[in-house]
Order: sequence, then structure tokens, then C-alpha cells
Amino acid sequence: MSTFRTIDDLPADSRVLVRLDLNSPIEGGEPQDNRRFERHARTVRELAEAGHRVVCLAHQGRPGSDDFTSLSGHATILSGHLDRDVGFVADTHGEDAIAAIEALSAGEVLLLENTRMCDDELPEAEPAEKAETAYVEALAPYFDAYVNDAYSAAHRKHASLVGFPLVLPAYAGRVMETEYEANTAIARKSFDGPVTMVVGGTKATDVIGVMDALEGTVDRFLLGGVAGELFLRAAGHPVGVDLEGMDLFDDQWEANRELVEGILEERGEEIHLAVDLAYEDDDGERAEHTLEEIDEKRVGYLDVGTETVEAYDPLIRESDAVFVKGALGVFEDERFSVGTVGVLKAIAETDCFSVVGGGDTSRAIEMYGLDEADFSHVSIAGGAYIRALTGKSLPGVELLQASADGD
Ligand SMILES: Nc1ncnc2c1ncn2[C@@H]1O[C@H](COP(=O)(O)OP(=O)(O)OP(=O)(O)O)[C@@H](O)[C@H]1O
Ligand SMILES: O=C(O)[C@H](O)COP(=O)(O)O
Repeated sequence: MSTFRTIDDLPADSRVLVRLDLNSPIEGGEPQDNRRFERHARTVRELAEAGHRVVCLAHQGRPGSDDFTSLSGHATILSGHLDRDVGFVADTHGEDAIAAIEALSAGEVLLLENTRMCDDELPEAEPAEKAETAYVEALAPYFDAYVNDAYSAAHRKHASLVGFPLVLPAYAGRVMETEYEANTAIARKSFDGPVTMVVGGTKATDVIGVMDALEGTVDRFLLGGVAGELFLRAAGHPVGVDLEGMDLFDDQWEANRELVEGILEERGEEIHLAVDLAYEDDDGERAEHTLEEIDEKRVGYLDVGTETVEAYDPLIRESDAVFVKGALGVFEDERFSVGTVGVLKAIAETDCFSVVGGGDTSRAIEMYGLDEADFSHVSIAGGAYIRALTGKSLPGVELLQASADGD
């Protein structure tokens, strides 16, 4: 484990400023409950039950985007998970925020307004600069400690993530601890048997970068999704191209072509590609093509095929560790969930160390009735998970370590 201080080390009766990541899908203007609330509730509950005064910070969306909203609905959802009131004030650091902070009693919880509604939060800048913003200077004097629980945002150098830990003693929350442990395992742990990575999803550029960075760490990659088709294209199969109206493959192919061809040529033995692919036929049913049958891409492929799942299954079962980044198909449609659910089931049935990352992909676990307890860790991080896999440190994490070292 790192040299963080954790919330176990907090002095009694602290006034604690806690950074959470409650960034959520927004539907009809309302945040949708998801794993992030449940996970962060554990940290907040512990702090409140220990008698600290707990003031939470979080962001939602980016200025100008449709999901850039107030956090009032987030307070309601968090409150439901905690089974205790979460006060909300529609102010980031002005008079109303300060009055609400001052009115807080031991064990009470307050959520301040979306950090990104404060001009000082964005853009990214060095911690020393962020520590001198009006935002940090206005809030910090009201607190004894800063807790960063927002592992999934810890790759951002925003004021609420890097400013406060410079001016307040900083501690890791429970989510920060567990995410850090699991997501850096690929770099820190050594495994006796094969290490496998399941790679899919739509963000091919990201995952291909991960594959490049993990040379020598991962023994084999099982591919599907968009990245899988790009590798098949590099192997000479006429897939991985955009059909009319599609915008998934060609740009990512241009951006990654050399890398994909290089990986395939130099590390081909590590790369396992689909042997069949699934599509929607004219009757709206799932249908499959073997690679041999594909002489031209005529349909959009939405999943790996059944034979591919059969080929991947034993490779997973003999692994000592499996990391998942991205779904093997459009699992949100049950007809095209075979690949994603097939590999997740195989992982769940083994004792291997397993991490499932990516907000979209991890949703398949509850959608298809799998038990989260059958995985070592289901990450709530997207970009931060990618960075951890590629061995990069996160500014928010570094500052927690620096804060502990400075004592
Ligand atoms: N062949 C495919 N064509 C189109 N979409 C696909 C295909 N295969 C998988 N997907 C989609 O990929 C999505 C999941 O991958 P994504 O790249 O969003 O990664 P993630 O790691 O789960 O999420 P995030 O990085 O956003 O946290 C799923 O929603 C699925 O529908
Ligand atoms: O949802 C996330 O992945 C994090 O909250 C980071 O959000 P961002 O990409 O808008 O910084």
C-alpha cells in the first residue's frame, strides 16, 4: 500500500472537506443513481458516524454540456444511500455555503454546489496555482482536514482535487484506497500464472494505448468491440470500417494504424482475435458470420460470435489475473450481450484476481444478474483506470502521498 493517510488517521471531531466523484448519467435533467453513490456513501457514512462534520464536494458534467447540472438531485440520492439527511446548498464557496458549513453539527453531512460552477475549478493548472484561488482560500479555513475519495477524477488537476491538499492535511477515503489498490495491481503485483486482459468498447484509441504500454506485463489480450475489429482489419480481414452513417472505425484506424500493425507484427502471439462476429439480420435476429465468410463488410458487427466466446473461455479460466477494459459487444441489447457476459461469467467462476473497469462495461454486471462479489474489484473509474493500467500516477494520489510525507 502507498504512504497515504486514510480516514482512520483523522483526529477526532474534525471538520472534514471530502471530494467525491458523483458525476453521473443525467436523464430528463435528473441524475441517475449508480455505483458511485453507493461506494462513496461508505466513506461519508463512516465519517459521519465517527462524529466528524462532513462537507462534500463533487462535480457534474462540464460547462456547456447537457449533463452540466446542479447537485441538488445528487444530495437526495446520496441521502438515500446513507439513510441520513444530506443538506444541500446551491453555492460553491460564497456566503450561503459558508453559513451552511458553520451551521453544521457533529455527524451532519452537507453537499456544496457543483465544483465546476466555480470559475476557479477549471481549467487544469499546477496545484500551487490552484491552492491560491479564491475558491480554495474561501473554504479551507473552515476545515481541519481534506479527504480525497474521488479516485476516478484524480487524474484532473482541478482546484477541488489538487488545491485543497496543499493547504489542508490530506487523507484518502475508502473509495480512493480500494480503487488505488486494485487498479495499480497490474503494475505492483506479481502473479504466478498468466495475466489476461479483455479489451473492447468503443474507445479503441484508449485501449490500444493501454495494450502498447502493457508490453511485458500482460501475457495475452482477448479482443472484441471496436478495437477488436481494428486488429482484425490489420490482420487482413475486411472489417473495422465505417458503413454509411457510422463514425466508429475509420478515424480511430487512421490514428492507430501503425501502432495496431506494429503490435500485431511484434506481439502477435499475445493477441487473440475474434473468429466470428455477430450482427442483426433482416428479421431483427442475432446472426453470426465466421471470419472466412466475411469477404466484404456489409453489416455492422455488434458482438463477438459464439465460437469466439468458446475460445476465450478456457484462456480466462487458466489465468491468474484478468483485467477488463471495454465490452466485447453492445451488451445493452441482450442479443449482443453474449461476448461481454460470456467473459464476465467465466471470470466470476474462477478464483483469479480480477478487475472490471469502465463505467459502461461494469454496468453489464448488474444488468445480467452477476454478483459483484465474484470479482476482486469493479472499478468506478474510466480515465483514471486507463492511466493506472498504463502505470501513470495521478496528481490527486500524488498529493495525498506528499501530504503524508510532509508530516
Ligand atoms: N462492436 C461494437 N459496436 C459498437 N459499440 C460497441 C461494440 N462493442 C462494444 N460496444 C460498446 O462499448 C461500450 C463500452 O465501452 P466503452 O468504450 O464506453 O468503455 P468503458 O470502459 O466501459 O466506459 P468508460 O471509459 O466510459 O468508463 C458499451 O456501451 C458497448 O455498447
Ligand atoms: O466521470 C468521470 O470519469 C470523472 O468524473 C471525470 O470526469 P471528466 O472526464 O469530466 O473530468
